[in-house]
Amino acid sequence: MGTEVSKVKQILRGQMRQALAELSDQERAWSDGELIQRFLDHPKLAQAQTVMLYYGVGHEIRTEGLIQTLLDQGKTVCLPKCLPENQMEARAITSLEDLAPDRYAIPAPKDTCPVVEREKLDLILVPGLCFDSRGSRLGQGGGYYDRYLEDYDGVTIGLCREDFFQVNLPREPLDAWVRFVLTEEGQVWPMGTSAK
Ligand SMILES: Nc1nc2c(c(=O)[nH]1)N(C=O)[C@@H](CNc1ccc(C(=O)N[C@@H](CCC(=O)O)C(=O)O)cc1)CN2
Ligand SMILES: Nc1ncnc2c1ncn2[C@@H]1O[C@H](COP(=O)(O)OP(=O)(O)OP(=O)(O)O)[C@@H](O)[C@H]1O
Repeated sequence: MGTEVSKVKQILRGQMRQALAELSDQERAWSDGELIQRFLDHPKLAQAQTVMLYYGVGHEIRTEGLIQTLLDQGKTVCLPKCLPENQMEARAITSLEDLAPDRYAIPAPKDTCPVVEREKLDLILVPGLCFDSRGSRLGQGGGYYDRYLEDYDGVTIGLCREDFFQVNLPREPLDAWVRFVLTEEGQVWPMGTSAK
């Protein structure tokens, strides 16, 4: 808090939000479709039975269709639920009707949905305003995912609109990495390697 890097991130966050807001509906719809298809085609998703997605709102990638598709495929689909002190947990849903707006107006699992331990999650789709070539991300500024992903051992994937992809985002020591970044054009991280 209050470090130079966190100030730079805050400014960058504002710029990214503004640029994302300026995208036309057509650009957004095209890019959402491509990104979701890349994710659906990803071999790590095929291997995963229990996945944590997020419910995209505002300038984020629309994930409602993706959530339904993975439910229809018989996967165990979890979404994040915010807890006090910027903590988060995963809860499994069986339909989009299991969701209700949380304190940020983001649809989140109702209290009747079962909590799924983090260690049971094969794959986490991580939200972010943008990602960089090393798999670093710029989130919404709550630090929820940084805390949640600390020491997480499974597969993490970020979807990033190509025009927002960064070479080197400013990083703080606690910032979480993702293993794979997918853009509309393909997988840009990890560059041609076969990271787990
Ligand atoms: N779709 C989605 N769900 C998600 C996340 C996400 O990024 N996307 N989260 C990922 O963490 C968690 C919610 N995190 C959030 C963190 C901050 C704000 C927020 O409104 N922030 C303030 C400014 C905060 C700041 O910059 O200091 C704002 O935007 O006005 C909203 C959600 C859990 N669910
Ligand atoms: N593991 C952690 N333990 C304690 N504090 C943390 C941890 N990770 C991040 N923080 C703190 O949380 C605050 C927000 O972090 P940051 O700006 O990286 O959020 P973000 O990754 O953009 O947000 P989000 O994950 O909610 O999308 C910072 O003050 C950071 O120091």
